[in-house]
Amino acid sequence: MSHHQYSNPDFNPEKYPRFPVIRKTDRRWPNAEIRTAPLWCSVDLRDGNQALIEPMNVSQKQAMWHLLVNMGFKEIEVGFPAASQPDFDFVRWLIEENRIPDDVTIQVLVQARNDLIERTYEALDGARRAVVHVYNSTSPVQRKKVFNLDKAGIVDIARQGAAKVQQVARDYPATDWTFQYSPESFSSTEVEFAVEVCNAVIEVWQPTPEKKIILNLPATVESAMPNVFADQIEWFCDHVNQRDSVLVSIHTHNDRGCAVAAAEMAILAGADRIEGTLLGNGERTGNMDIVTMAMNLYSQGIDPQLDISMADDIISTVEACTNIKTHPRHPWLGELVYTAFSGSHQDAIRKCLAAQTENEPWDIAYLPINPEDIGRSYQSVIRVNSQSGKGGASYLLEQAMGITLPRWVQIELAQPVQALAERSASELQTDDIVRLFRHTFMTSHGQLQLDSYTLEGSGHQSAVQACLNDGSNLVSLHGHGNGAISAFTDAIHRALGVAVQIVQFDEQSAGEGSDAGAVAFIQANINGQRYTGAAADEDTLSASMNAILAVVNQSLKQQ
Ligand SMILES: CC(=O)SCCNC(=O)CCNC(=O)[C@H](O)C(C)(C)COP(=O)(O)OP(=O)(O)OC[C@H]1O[C@@H](n2cnc3c(N)ncnc32)[C@H](O)[C@@H]1OP(=O)(O)O
Ligand SMILES: CC(C)C(=O)C(=O)O
Ligand SMILES: [Mg+2]
Repeated sequence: MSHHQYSNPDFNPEKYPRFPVIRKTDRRWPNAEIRTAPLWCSVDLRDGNQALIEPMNVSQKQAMWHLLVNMGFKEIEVGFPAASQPDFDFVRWLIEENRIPDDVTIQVLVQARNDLIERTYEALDGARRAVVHVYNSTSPVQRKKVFNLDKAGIVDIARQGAAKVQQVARDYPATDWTFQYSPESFSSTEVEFAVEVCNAVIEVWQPTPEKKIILNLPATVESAMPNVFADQIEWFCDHVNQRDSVLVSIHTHNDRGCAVAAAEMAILAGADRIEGTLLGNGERTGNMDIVTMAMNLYSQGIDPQLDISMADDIISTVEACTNIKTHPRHPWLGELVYTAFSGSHQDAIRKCLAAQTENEPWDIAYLPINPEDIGRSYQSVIRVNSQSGKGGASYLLEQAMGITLPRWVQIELAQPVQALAERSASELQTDDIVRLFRHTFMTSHGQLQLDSYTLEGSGHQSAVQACLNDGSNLVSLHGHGNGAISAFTDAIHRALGVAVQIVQFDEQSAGEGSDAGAVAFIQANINGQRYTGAAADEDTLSASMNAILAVVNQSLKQQ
């Protein structure tokens, strides 16, 4: 028997060479932990915008800006003003209309080209504070095929760009400038060379611990596992000059689906700052998603320094600005990410929620955070279809009616719910379940209901005088027994000839969401058949009597 080495006979292992790893012997980041939020910089209005089919118009940019400010971003890259008039005009609008809060700094991107740098400063004229972000690519493929330059030529572009940025800044002394440099495609660049280029920029800008520069290290195209990126960052931090005068910033893309993981590991490896976008819009597969990383921190008890509580506002604004829908399973914010349809998940969630007390740490199976923290209600947590079990329907019903279903009622409810879900082949809404519960277990109009009653005596000497109403006639009955309930079943037996043998009984005062004072549940045998009934009424005794009448009505209907 012959074995093919590859699953596809055309597979060519030489086509995509493996990414080189760094042979590190002093790796420290795997033992590090994240304990505080990094500095965040949103690049929605630049990297996010440049990747859209239709770049944002003025009002979309303004909506995105307001959202970012409201969420608490302190640094926002607002565009590439030398690239297009809309980008230029948006920066002018921010400055001239005084839209930048005191504690927010705008950032703009520019290539290391003199004319573009001059135009960039024109856009920023009058800003109180700004980050000027200059970049050039440093990877072997870009050196060779795009720039046709050797390493020295690339260092020269960076040095000249940095010098120009510094020189033109002097023409605008009223602004507090911060300089940022990105060796674009850092993660595909030899780390030694990335450090060499950055050291050349440091030499030009002469930062100090008091006046730091930002060195932004992008995974422009994510091409290796996040641990490899972390090694690159740790190596960079260990070897770059004047580390105490540099903020190391990270800018990851999501080509392999690990942009957030890479950014997190880069923080472990010594980085200070993260650039990314809301929900991960950006070139190709997107930029790293700041919302996900912030929620990862939040769910570990670390203040993310960003407000994610208005999740639905974030989603609707991002969608309106990008014309890209949010996947319903998007981490943390997607419409379905706190929803359990399946029975065993619902059962566990319901039990854990019932056991959770207010002041203890959140500990709910399948729910890493309380969805209410981001504005999601219980309806989004448990949804019922044919994959669901008794817990799901019970939970929705309990929330809607403000009651707690005894286990034996849950079991009885499960069967008609399952039948309805299978019949409809779709999701059941809470209203459907409430209607089904009422129809199956409660007395409906025209059936026997308690009109009035008097109870005499107590304990073994109880006697009940009751009047029933079937919608048109009144029926009087009386009976006695060793308690109010047995006196009432005795009265029913005498008047209607129905022998009710109670098997299960539960009464409770109704909670919030119910307009009745009490609810009662009965399971009874009548003529060898088992019936389950429920009723809500002003007090527990009348609720109990009506629950008994519910099973009586069911048996009469069957006759
Ligand atoms: C990874 C990133 O996201 S980087 C940001 C990318 N964003 C954008 O490009 C969006 C906005 N850009 C634009 O609108 C345009 O690129 C402009 C207006 C800025 C410039 O347009 P053009 O002048 O046509 O130049 P273009 O961007 O095509 O670049 C080509 C030239 O610039 C050079 N170049 C490209 N990037 C850089 C850089 N960062 N620094 C210096 N030179 C650069 C190229 O080598 C090429 O040179 P050549 O003409 O001698 O071959
Ligand atoms: C401009 C740089 C930082 C960039 O967007 C990238 O390399 O992805
Ligand atoms: Mg980018």
